[in-house]
Amino acid sequence: MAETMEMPPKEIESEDEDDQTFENLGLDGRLIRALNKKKILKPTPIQRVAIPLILEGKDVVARAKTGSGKTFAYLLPLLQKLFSASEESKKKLAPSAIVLVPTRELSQQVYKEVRSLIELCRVPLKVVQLTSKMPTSDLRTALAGPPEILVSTPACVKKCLSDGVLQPTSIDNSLEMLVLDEADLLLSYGYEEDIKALTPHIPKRCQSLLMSATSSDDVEKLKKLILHNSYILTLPEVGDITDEVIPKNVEQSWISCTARDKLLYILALLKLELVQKKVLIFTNTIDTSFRIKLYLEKFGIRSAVLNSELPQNSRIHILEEFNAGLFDYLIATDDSKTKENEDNEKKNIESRNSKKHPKPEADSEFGVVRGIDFKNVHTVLNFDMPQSVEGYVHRIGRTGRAYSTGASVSLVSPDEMRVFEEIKSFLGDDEKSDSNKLVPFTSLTKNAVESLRYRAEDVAKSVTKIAVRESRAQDLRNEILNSEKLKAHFEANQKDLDLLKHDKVLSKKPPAPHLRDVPDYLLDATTKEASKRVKLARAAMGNSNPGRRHGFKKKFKKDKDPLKSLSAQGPKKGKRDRKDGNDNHKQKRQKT
Ligand SMILES: Nc1ncnc2c1ncn2[C@@H]1O[C@H](COP(=O)(O)OP(=O)(O)OP(=O)(O)O)[C@@H](O)[C@H]1O
Repeated sequence: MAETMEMPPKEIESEDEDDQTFENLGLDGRLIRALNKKKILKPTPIQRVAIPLILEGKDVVARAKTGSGKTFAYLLPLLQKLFSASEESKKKLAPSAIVLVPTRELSQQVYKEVRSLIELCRVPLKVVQLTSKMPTSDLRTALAGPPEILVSTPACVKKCLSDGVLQPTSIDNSLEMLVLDEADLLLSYGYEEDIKALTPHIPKRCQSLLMSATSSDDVEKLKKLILHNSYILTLPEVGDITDEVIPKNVEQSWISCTARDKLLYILALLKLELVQKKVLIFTNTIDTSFRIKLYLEKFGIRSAVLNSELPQNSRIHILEEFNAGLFDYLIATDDSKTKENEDNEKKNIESRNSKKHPKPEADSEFGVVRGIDFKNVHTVLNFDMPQSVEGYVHRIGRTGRAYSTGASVSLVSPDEMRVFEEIKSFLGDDEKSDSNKLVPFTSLTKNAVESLRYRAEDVAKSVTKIAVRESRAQDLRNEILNSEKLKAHFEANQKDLDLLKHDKVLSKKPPAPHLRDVPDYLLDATTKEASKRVKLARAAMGNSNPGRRHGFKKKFKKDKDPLKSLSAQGPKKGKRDRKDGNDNHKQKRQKT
């Protein structure tokens, strides 16, 4: 029977944060040097507590807020243990460590982090990232050796077991560490049966780690399924209950408006520069994201969209570009699956299902929000409110990561009041100044909004359903074509990240000058002042260089520019590529 020991917050608090170093935690010098190269100098609270316990061999259930550094909290001790065991692991027939995550995006993210640490430490460890879309022969090749670390989803591990690529006895003999990252999400992504296929083969000596941002019945269920050892240490974060999940350094605000006025409000927030860049905008449906993109374009604001129907290469590339700072606005469609969303998506797919258009299918393992480490997002904008408190927590957690600050603005229409009230009551109404609170957004006055109304409504009318549908289909076609070429190009040129412009303009006409620039006389004193504050803050953060794009273009070598050879609509290549693209899409819906 597993014994649970809650670590009292006081014990964590009593450590003087500034005195804590990675050296104090007993971390290997190579890892510390690798971290320093990444400019990571002192451990976060969860790392301070989790690393020594994991090094001691304890099973750990770590629950800590989003962006608190949970990935390094388990990766660093995991690698350290494998450093000392690298000779022994050569005799093994299966990986020594398996890291399971709910989505392919996350698996890619964790894999890259492990690889980079291994490279910086110059140790002979091998890590592979597998997806269940890979043919059995490729899985077999990747696992031959075997690698010391496997990063994957539970569905893929089950596939490896059922295809005989991984032998239960080999796992039993080899597995030393099992990590369930984003454990609170694994079951909701439908992996229960996949995990159950693995559990009988996990040896008793295997150290298991469960990392999660929120606590839930699912985490409890997983604890019972996975953990064998006699100590389970649950590590709550310092502070009150809400601080456990939403970082204190995120200012949360909201605006009450009708559903119809949301476009007007988002325009006002972005055009009047009342929110700090980079901005991640969340919608609940893909059509809404295209509607916003087209609408903002008319005012000269470029953005990119990210959603589950895009090919995987494009999604990864969009994330990489956004993280590299190549564009400032990303409109992401949340991966929350409500019946209504699914029905809407189905209808849209059917209506676009003609010979002219490729068949988009949502990728069931796509995860925009959950656990993805978007870099330097300052503002999260909820255009649509999330479906649940949990969704809200994960969305807001894309900003204020590690030691950075962030802000969120939620646009709340009357029919979203129920979930809004739930979120508010979860956050608590207490008046403590440092507690998480959702406060009205005051930088935008009614006058400023009204001054934009006339032109905003005029433009909104021009963004028709047909225009949205066509843009969505066009964008998807382009991404499918580019995705294939990107894949080939990146195989040859691993370092070229900034090749395709995902924030490209979809409408054919450039924005009209009177829409692109807001005349000064339209702004009132409060809004002007708020906008000035945002600009000053941006300048102070060294983030005010509008010429970034040009600098990038100058550096860009023509002969390396795949856009010279990548033509999304090239008439000759189009046919063949479209076929490829469709094939690519036929594979969708299968689990990773
Ligand atoms: N000790 C540290 N100092 C500074 N930055 C850090 C430190 N540890 C991790 N980071 C950075 O903080 C960011 C967030 O880390 P990570 O993705 O591990 O958070 P998380 O707790 O897993 O969040 P989520 O629950 O949203 O997945 C990453 O960019 C990571 O590189």
